[in-house]
Amino acid sequence: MSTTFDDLFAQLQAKAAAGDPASGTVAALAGGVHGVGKKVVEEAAESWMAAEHEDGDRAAEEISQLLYWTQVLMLAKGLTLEDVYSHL
Ligand SMILES: N=c1c2ncn([C@@H]3O[C@H](COP(=O)(O)OP(=O)(O)OP(=O)(O)O)[C@@H](O)[C@H]3O)c2ncn1[C@@H]1O[C@H](COP(=O)(O)O)[C@@H](O)[C@H]1O
Repeated sequence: MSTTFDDLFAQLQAKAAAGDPASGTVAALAGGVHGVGKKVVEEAAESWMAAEHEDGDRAAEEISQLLYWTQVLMLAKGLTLEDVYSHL
């Protein structure tokens, strides 16, 4: 079964709270908003390029990474899903 946006955010929140040393998310958060923000921009560009020049599956893969890094940025900034959803 696929992971949903909300499921992934709950998983990342738990890893951050536990400080799991094996977690790439925890390591990324230690770098702060600046480094995480750069990954968001990188994945946004890769998503755009995949959508322009590659097939749907490749575009979906890049977009999944953009969603992941967007969630990491939310955690780095101390935001919850509700903080963001309230603007939708
Ligand atoms: N969904 C993701 C996910 N998507 C993207 N990424 C990260 O984003 C990177 C993608 O960057 P690139 O496209 O540049 O690929 P790369 O060249 O391999 O990576 P870099 O050399 O640039 O770091 C991946 O290497 C991962 O580090 C993710 N890392 C983790 N998850 C999920 O998040 C959850 C927690 O993971 P951990 O915190 O690692 O336990 C798990 O369910 C994971 O499946």
